[in-house]
Amino acid sequence: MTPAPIAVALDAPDLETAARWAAVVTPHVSTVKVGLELYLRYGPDVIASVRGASGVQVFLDLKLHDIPNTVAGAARAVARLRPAILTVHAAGGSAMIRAAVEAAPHTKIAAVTILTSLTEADLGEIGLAGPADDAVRRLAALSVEAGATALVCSPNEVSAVRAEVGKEITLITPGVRPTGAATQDQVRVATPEQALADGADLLVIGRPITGSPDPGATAAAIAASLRRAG
Ligand SMILES: O=C(O)c1cc(=O)[nH]c(=O)n1[C@@H]1O[C@H](COP(=O)(O)O)[C@@H](O)[C@H]1O
Repeated sequence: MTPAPIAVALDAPDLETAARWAAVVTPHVSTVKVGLELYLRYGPDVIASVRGASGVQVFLDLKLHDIPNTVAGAARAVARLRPAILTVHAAGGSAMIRAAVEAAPHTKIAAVTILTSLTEADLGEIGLAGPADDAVRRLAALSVEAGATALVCSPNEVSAVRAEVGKEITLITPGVRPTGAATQDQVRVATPEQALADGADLLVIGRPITGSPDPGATAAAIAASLRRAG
């Protein structure tokens, strides 16, 4: 069976737990995501540990955000690990995004638009007053113009972003919660079925899978539900 278009966020406090989650979910999902918690604790070795024998696609979510020269150096430093996807913050601007794209030519650079944990009030506080949709579409357009081939946005904006950037760009949506699951610190959320129906290519799902009593079975159940919906 083809693995579901899900990136399981391996936000674990230790490498053993992350490698165990990766091993049990990889028959069911296309991708595992390594984020700041794991990478800052264990560094590059973490990639091989979670990739394991399955060779599952690894998404390295470092959300780089600095001046272009520094981001280029950081992207070059991790490009040798051959992650399938690497994140940068779109708010770093065009030159920064372009620097990442040029420094890691074999990795898909995904620009994070507006974090899924932010409300409209939060956006006002950081000087981006207005609907999240507007800021997300603006950042999506500039990121693609700068060479990003993937974008991260919430499922609530994914159809507007798809209309803005066309079908060649990979749209990645965190903020995904199966019906009835706790939203925790996520604000702009939707179900996996809705996110996919609205045009997402890859759903990032962490705690609803990794916090469940049986992460392998939960990943399999969500994957099956997506197949039924599709
Ligand atoms: O870039 C990301 O992956 C990301 C962007 C964003 O706007 N929101 C967001 O939640 N994420 C990541 O997606 C994952 C979501 O995890 P859960 O909330 O546990 O499903 C975390 O690893 C976040 O770091």
